[in-house]
Amino acid sequence: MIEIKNVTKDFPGNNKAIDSLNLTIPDGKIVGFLGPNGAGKSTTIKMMTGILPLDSGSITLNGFDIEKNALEAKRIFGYVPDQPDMFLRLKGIEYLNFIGDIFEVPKEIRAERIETLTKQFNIYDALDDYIQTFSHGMRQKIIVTGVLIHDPDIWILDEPLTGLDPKSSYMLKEMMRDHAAKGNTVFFSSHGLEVVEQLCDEVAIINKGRLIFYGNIDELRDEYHTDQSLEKVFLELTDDA
Ligand SMILES: Nc1ncnc2c1ncn2[C@@H]1O[C@H](COP(=O)(O)OP(=O)(O)OP(=O)(O)O)[C@@H](O)[C@H]1O
Repeated sequence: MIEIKNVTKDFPGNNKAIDSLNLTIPDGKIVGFLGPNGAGKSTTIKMMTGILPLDSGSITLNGFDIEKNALEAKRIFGYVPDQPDMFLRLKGIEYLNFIGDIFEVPKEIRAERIETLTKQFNIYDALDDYIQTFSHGMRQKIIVTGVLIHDPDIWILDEPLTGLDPKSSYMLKEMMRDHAAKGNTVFFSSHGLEVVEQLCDEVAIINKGRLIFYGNIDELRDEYHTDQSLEKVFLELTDDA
């Protein structure tokens, strides 16, 4: 479970990029995080993962405060950033072993997971190449593999499906479903409203740093007295004109 309480974040020239945000992401569900460009999705995710400090409020992951118990909190989540352009000077296999070392994944389990996952994602043959030479989708897949190797309880994914080919996208969605079905937490941001409608149990919608809706899609339709698609409701909700 992730609990975001009264979180605020200002940037120079952009006060209240995140404005008194309260949000609880329960276990056992896939929760989609929606909002227009600049709404505050990545900023929220970066605060959840300890990349950006909070100005005020608190965020806990399975009870561990991301600022006060940073190491314990960081052990229990896996994060896929929106820009997978990291560790470009490492070979694919070096990156995966680096992650395995950090999270102390036993060598045999690690080897088995690396082989299975990279074969499923069709990047097994590229493991001896530098990540620099990988396409966007391949970089995305090596980072997703890194998350899956240490098998964290909580998955936090920032636009994870962007750039994935249909087979990999399908596989990742299945993995998200399995992970949530085992009682774990899966939270991901997306601009793909159809994917969210198809995959998520709940949605959180943010606009201008404020949470404007949390619930399931039927509740969203009930609240706005409509049987329209998520796309239409979303566009109406976030229309600032
Ligand atoms: N480092 C920064 N310095 C100044 N302003 C920032 C910084 N990072 C984000 N912002 C601002 O905070 C607001 C929220 O940005 P954020 O990247 O969280 O939005 P987003 O919902 O993830 O958008 P997108 O869908 O385009 O990725 C925006 O107004 C953005 O310009």
